[in-house]
Amino acid sequence: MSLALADVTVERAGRRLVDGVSFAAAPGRVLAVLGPNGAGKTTLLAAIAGMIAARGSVAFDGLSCLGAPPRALAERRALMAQHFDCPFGYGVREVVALGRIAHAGTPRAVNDAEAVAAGLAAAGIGALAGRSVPTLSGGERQRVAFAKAFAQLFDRIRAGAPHLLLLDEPTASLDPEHQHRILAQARAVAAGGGTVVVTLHDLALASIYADEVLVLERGRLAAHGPVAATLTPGLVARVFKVVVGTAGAGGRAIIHPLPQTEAA
Ligand SMILES: Nc1ncnc2c1ncn2[C@@H]1O[C@H](COP(=O)(O)OP(=O)(O)OP(=O)(O)O)[C@@H](O)[C@H]1O
Repeated sequence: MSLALADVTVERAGRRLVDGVSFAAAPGRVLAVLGPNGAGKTTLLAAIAGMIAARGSVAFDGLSCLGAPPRALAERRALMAQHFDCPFGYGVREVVALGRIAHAGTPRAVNDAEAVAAGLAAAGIGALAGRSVPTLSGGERQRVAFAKAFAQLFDRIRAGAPHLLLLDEPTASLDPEHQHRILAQARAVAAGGGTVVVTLHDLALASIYADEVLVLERGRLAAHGPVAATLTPGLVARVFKVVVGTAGAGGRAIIHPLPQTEAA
């Protein structure tokens, strides 16, 4: 079951933050949403998640996500937000368990402990499980947020049932090892039948881990398609104002920065 957006538009204070965006994303694939600061990536993800008011339509797994009951949404899609604030002294395990709230009172609640353990393992934070979240570093907190999203979708991930994982700049605070770990986990979720949409600024990571890219420019869809065919040096220079090269590795065309003065 695909994720399908038709003419999704978000307006705030008379400005179109997302402007008529339409696309489909298939299960088993990772879609990277790219774009300069302020292009509308976070707003688009929040609209897909059904968390903000938007026009148009967003459909996933037979559900119309705009205005759907929160519990129905939470069963099948999880959003890892860009910023994860935890002002109170909650423990890591407790915060990851918050991902299970949508399953309370359902037969799935029997999976809660296993789901939390799986989330902690996926994010590589088992050793932090007993820590208080406000004492964690920024990157450690970001991994807690990934674990919570993973625990939320655990039942469907395990069953191979349709699930949508939305990750908003999940690697922004992570060291290189954990950037790759989290994006490898995202690929594993997709390989298990999930649909993964991830916003990224790092074009190299996008070219390594995404199957497709969608480029936003001032709220509009500037390009969408397979990574190598879409993320060309010309497109990158026009939209991102940087000069990049590509190098083949592992059967993929990896985007890498070039010295800007030399290449200009
Ligand atoms: N509630 C709001 N009211 C008015 N403008 C908003 C609101 N939320 C976001 N914006 C504006 O909408 C635009 C898109 O914001 P958004 O956070 O979606 O961008 P982004 O592509 O995720 O950016 P970044 O890469 O910097 O995280 C920005 O210009 C932002 O200032």
